[in-house]
Amino acid sequence: MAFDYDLFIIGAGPGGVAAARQAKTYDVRVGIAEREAVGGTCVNRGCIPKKFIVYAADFALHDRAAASYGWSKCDRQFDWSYFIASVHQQLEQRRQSFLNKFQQAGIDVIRGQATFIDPHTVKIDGRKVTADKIIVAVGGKSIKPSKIPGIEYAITSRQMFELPQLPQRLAIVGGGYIGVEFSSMMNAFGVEVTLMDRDQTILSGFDDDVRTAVQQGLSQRGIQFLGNTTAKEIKQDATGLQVVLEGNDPQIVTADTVLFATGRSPNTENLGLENAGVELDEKGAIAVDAYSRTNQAHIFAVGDCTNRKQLTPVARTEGRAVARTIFDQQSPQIDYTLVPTAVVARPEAAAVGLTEAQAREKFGDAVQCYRTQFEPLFYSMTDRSEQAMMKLVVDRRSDRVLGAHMVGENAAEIIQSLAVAIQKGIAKQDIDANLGIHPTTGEEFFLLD
Ligand SMILES: Cc1cc2nc3c(=O)[nH]c(=O)nc-3n(C[C@H](O)[C@H](O)[C@H](O)COP(=O)(O)OP(=O)(O)OC[C@H]3O[C@@H](n4cnc5c(N)ncnc54)[C@H](O)[C@@H]3O)c2cc1C
Ligand SMILES: NC(=O)c1ccc[n+]([C@@H]2O[C@H](COP(=O)([O-])OP(=O)(O)OC[C@H]3O[C@@H](n4cnc5c(N)ncnc54)[C@H](O)[C@@H]3O)[C@@H](O)[C@H]2O)c1
Repeated sequence: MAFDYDLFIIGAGPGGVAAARQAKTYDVRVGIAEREAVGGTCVNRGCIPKKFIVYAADFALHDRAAASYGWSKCDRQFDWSYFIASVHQQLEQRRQSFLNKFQQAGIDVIRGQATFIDPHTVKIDGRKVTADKIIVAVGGKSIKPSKIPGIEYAITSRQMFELPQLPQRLAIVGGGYIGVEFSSMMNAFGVEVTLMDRDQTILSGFDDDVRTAVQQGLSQRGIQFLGNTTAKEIKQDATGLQVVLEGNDPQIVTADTVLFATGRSPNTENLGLENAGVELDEKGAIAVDAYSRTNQAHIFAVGDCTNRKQLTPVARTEGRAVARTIFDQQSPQIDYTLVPTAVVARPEAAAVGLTEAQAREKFGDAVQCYRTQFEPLFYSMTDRSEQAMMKLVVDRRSDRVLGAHMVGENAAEIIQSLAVAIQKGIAKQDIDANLGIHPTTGEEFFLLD
């Protein structure tokens, strides 16, 4: 059968874009459908606008420290509406650049909602295309629990990038990546933040020392954290939104904005997966094998629509790997235990590899941890108390470093480099044998004993 495309991709987020670009290097016919903005969650309502807000918020934090370094105080105001409009202009340039690159590469972009008609046919707003191979890269969306009375008053991270003005009081339900990052950014702008999680501590999945250090750092900045707590109702009255809590400390928190950041779910509805015979897993994500192949041999799924790690580099790597599997007879597999990650909060957290708890489960008493906590040089000159935390998890028998964890300034940049070494199987004695760069925070990883 003659197909319109050798490869058709549904979704132009990081996973879909990476797959399209890689596939094009094999000189095959590639098409991609996108129902919203090219670039997906990451570019339009995730990593990139988030990082711009972090940069904006950092000015406020540095401004506070500047007086200790001899700078006179000045009365500067932050204009959120000017700033967020500039962010959206910047994002528009990025979208345009994506489209230009698609055009230059000869990748067809078809705008609209794509739905499977049969295993080889996809309909995009009335237009039908056929393809030999198909990659589903439809990503995910932030969800709000439907059963909470008044949930319509709450927003998700998507609307945080569209706020017409900053709230005075913000309540955040969910202390994962999104809740922690927004609590930190909004606090820097002077917003009164209450963060809550059904768990006792924020950032589940991270090493306990990271969780504690970030939580302490947020508290020191004035963010109120309520553990073992959730919202059971939201009511509106003349003073604002009343969030009725359930848990350790049942009370009512009054806020102007309520953000739900309790996880994201895959965009698998209205996709006609049943017409293609593609199966979902128990969580509603597309079920795939180690090569991102679905139960249909010619259909693959990558990124946040599968139940793996919801991170841009993961989606990109999966996308590229599938294109190589299809067109290059290479089948690269990804080691999900060694994916570096960061929480872009203040304090920042970053990690790669096993947490202490995961390592102990696997290697028992053979696990040895090296940990330090100290005040970074920058803060010794200021009246703010700030601590950095660094930790290496090591298998004592082989001396192999199993994980690295850090909280503090530039944690993401420092862990990024260490991740390469850990992936290559570096031993603790190799780290000890290396010289640090003085005076930096990162050099402390080379001085752990
Ligand atoms: C607030 C926030 C901050 C984040 N920060 C970071 C970060 O700092 N670092 C990091 O690594 N990750 C971050 N992430 C996660 C990251 O954005 C995602 O892991 C990544 O975007 C997943 O890429 P993807 O290609 O799988 O899906 P997406 O980026 O979601 O792209 C999927 C695309 O498919 C389109 N689509 C869906 N259904 C259809 C259909 N039927 N037809 C046509 N098109 C369709 C969507 O419109 C979308 O454009 C963040 C996420 C959020 C929400
Ligand atoms: N810097 C980054 O790389 C980055 C930033 C943002 C998002 N992301 C990705 O997006 C994903 C989704 O982010 P997220 O923060 O929405 O989810 P998450 O899974 O990181 O955290 C959700 C948090 O909500 C809590 N929770 C769940 N239900 C609750 C309830 N009813 N009441 C109170 N607390 C509740 C959980 O205990 C958890 O701590 C992340 O897992 C991550 O993969 C990455």
